[in-house]
Amino acid sequence: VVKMDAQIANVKFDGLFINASGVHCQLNNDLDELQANTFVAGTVTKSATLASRPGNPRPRYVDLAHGSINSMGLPNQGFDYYLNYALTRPSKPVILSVAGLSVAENLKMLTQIQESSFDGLTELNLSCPNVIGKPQLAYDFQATEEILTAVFSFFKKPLGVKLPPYFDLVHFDQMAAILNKFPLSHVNSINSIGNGLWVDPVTESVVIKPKNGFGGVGGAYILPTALANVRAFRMRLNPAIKLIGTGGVTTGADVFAHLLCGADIIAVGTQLQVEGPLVFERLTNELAAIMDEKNYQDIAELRGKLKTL
Ligand SMILES: O=C1NC(=O)NC(C(=O)O)N1
Repeated sequence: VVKMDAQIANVKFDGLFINASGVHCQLNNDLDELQANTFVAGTVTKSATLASRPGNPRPRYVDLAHGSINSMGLPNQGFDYYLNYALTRPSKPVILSVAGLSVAENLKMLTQIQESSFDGLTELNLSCPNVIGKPQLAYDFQATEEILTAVFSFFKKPLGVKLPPYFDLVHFDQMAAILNKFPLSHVNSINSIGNGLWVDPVTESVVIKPKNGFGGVGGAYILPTALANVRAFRMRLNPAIKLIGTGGVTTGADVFAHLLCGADIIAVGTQLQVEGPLVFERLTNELAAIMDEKNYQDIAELRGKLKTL
């Protein structure tokens, strides 16, 4: 049997897999079902805003041939709901995801976490592409440095950030230089590729209602971008900043690729949405088969060991 575990800050994960925030995590019973799954090591909550939100008009999520497109618009039960879940129910780690609609709202939620008895990981989502009129904050480097400076002036518990994909090596350099200034527990890379567009040739129309059809793309389409971002940040970030690799995982080989790029933990979004929680057993078995074939006993032997030519 292959040893698969990881640690982020003071939190031990007895396995590799978590859900991607937003998928199978909006309600208590969604989270409980993942918590009860042998092949799930931890759960991330739906990114919370202070007040509950209905989200964008439907249709707002569509499965595509090789992935998905979504403009959910941060539908969630409100911050208190997820803090209560994190404080009362988990047998496995719960990562609390927050995505305030303003800096002030983020600071307010993080202050409540700081003052609570929650001792797990918090993740600041700086990359939601679907709140109408709001930019993906992590594409504004100055604003990102400003909010992290404000946060770390009072937040002393483990904190990570959820990043959008970057597509320029200079942007990796600039973003990593900013992130390395802060005692982050982890970086979760990537969020969906923002503002894609899908056209249905039969109806000659877009397929989601919000934003005239523009939405975040997930699934197999985004694997090369996800691998590039995980690798680029692994090569640039302080080793103390761990990596959650998110994006494009549909098979054990994709998991193996994310691990070679440097991921400590693997998050599954679109494929979890499509296949349901059984996906985690399949990915575990497929990864174990690859590792057996290559005679690896422990993930630590291959993590981050991607070769170049
Ligand atoms: O950060 C997010 N990423 C997405 O792809 N969609 C959700 C959302 O729209 O709520 N948020």
